[in-house]
Amino acid sequence: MAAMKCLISTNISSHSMHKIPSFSSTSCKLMCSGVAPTSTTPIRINSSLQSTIPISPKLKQQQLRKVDLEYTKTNEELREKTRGTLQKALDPMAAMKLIDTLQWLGISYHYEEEIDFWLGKLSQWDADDDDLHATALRFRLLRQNARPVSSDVFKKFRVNGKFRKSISEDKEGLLNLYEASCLGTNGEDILSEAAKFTENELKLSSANGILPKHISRRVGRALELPRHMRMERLESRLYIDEYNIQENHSLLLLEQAKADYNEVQLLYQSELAEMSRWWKQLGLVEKLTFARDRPMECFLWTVGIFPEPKYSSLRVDLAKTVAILLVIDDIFDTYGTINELSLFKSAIQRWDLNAIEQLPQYMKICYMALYNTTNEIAYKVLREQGRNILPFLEKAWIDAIEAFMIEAEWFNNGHTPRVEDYLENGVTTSGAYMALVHAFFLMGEGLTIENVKLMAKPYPKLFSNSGRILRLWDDLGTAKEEQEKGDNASSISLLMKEKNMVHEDEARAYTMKLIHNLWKDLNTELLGSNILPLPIIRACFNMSRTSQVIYQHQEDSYFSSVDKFVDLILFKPIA
Ligand SMILES: CC(C)=CCC/C(C)=C/COP(=O)(O)OP(=O)(O)O
Repeated sequence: MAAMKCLISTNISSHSMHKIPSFSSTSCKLMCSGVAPTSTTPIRINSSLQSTIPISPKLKQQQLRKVDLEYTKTNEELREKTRGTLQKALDPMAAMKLIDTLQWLGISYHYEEEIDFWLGKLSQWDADDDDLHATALRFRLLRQNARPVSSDVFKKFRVNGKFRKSISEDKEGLLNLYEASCLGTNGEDILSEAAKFTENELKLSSANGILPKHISRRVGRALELPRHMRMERLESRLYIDEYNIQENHSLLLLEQAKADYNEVQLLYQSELAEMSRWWKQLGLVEKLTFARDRPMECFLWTVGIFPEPKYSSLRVDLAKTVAILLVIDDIFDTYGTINELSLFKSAIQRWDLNAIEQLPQYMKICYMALYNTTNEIAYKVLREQGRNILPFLEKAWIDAIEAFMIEAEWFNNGHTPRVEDYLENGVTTSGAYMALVHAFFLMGEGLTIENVKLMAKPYPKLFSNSGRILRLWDDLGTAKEEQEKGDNASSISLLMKEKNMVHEDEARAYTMKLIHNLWKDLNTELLGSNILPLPIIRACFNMSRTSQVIYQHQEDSYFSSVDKFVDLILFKPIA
């Protein structure tokens, strides 16, 4: 959130220039040289989020095509085998286990039809009365795919209103009940109770060393953070390694998952190269030297929100908007004077190039970059879908800039907002609405007259809930850095003031509770929302998951932890 403007004077030369910490930039040599990294070309990146990457597109294409061909042949064969298994007359439990494994391994997107078929069957099927594992797995698979399923299915495991102690003997079942309980909605008390019960029992079993070897790591990770809240792509990366050492793993699935991971990673690399080329050509940060230069971080966001290969061009377009958002955030947080910011806001509200005349030079450049990029995205959608989305994109940006201005005025006037007001506004300044509105149209799936109307203020609850999670994680993750750069306004410091908390830890714990409750709200929307298409609903969940990954870092600094994920997801192939 806005680092602040109390220091701001009214002319550019006296700007308090803050050099925002950036990622060291020793890597990307391969991409810079125009050679596409392949799975046999290990890349060491130390930290490359800052650099822009000029590459030779033609050479890159040739390299990719060659690797693609080799992969595609073997991969397609592997997929066919798995498809065959899914289509065979499996019993429901075997099918559920296979689907679950495919999802963990990050390859379920190849089998959407088959999985859909099974979900339909599972809706009609009842697990045995005493089969906790099957009941919980069925519940989770159905619920996470927005299929109706009642939490009453767990009533059979209770006596006198409490979960039977004896069910904790089934450790796999217990773990599955724990994971299922994380999909609970508001008012589903049985799931809140299940969460407490299973958490206690799993902790006890873990402490007493009585967990079977094959699940003890999974239990540890689940207790750290349930799977429902974890970023898909990163989980797949970690799970493939774990699956590798599991007894009875399927070599077929393992090989397929590895090949698929590496294949998709190559695709990401080519997208990142495209995004970085665009960023360099735009030249925004060369002119605005105070602004963040982190194309890779922007791209990591979009991989988190849209991991599937089919969203390739969406990832690139969305990363562009996030990159521009970061620059505008820096103008508002660290560089612009309050008068300039106000001029900028008015010019954006007009959404007219003639409006830039009265702006200082650095703002003119930023304005035109935003204007042109937005128009290009709108033009692309008009060309491909025949839909004019420019009014929606304009409005989303105007909302964002107005919210930045509100923040700037609060801090310029020494006003301390209420936490609720800060959060409400902070969702907009986080870029959540802006990103989701762009994504909704760029995906172009399941659009109707009714849901298109929702792409303006007040934005859907699903958007604001995931935006709140993003804002809270952002504040948890960057509060320290921002305080160091003179920004004492984040939900953490505001909470401490408003709730008379003495220690920052109290505010952090409180924030974690808020995030937990917001997840319940999100889950509630998953059930209630049939007006929004499932892909955008999934994107909202993924945005919340990605925020956790990007902003949660303990002993590492924010930068080194993001660097680590970039390395794993974008550069390091699985051997
Ligand atoms: C996919 C999306 C929407 C990504 C946007 C990421 C984001 C919150 C950028 C602002 O970072 P920051 O930590 O500098 O923000 P602030 O200054 O607002 O705290």
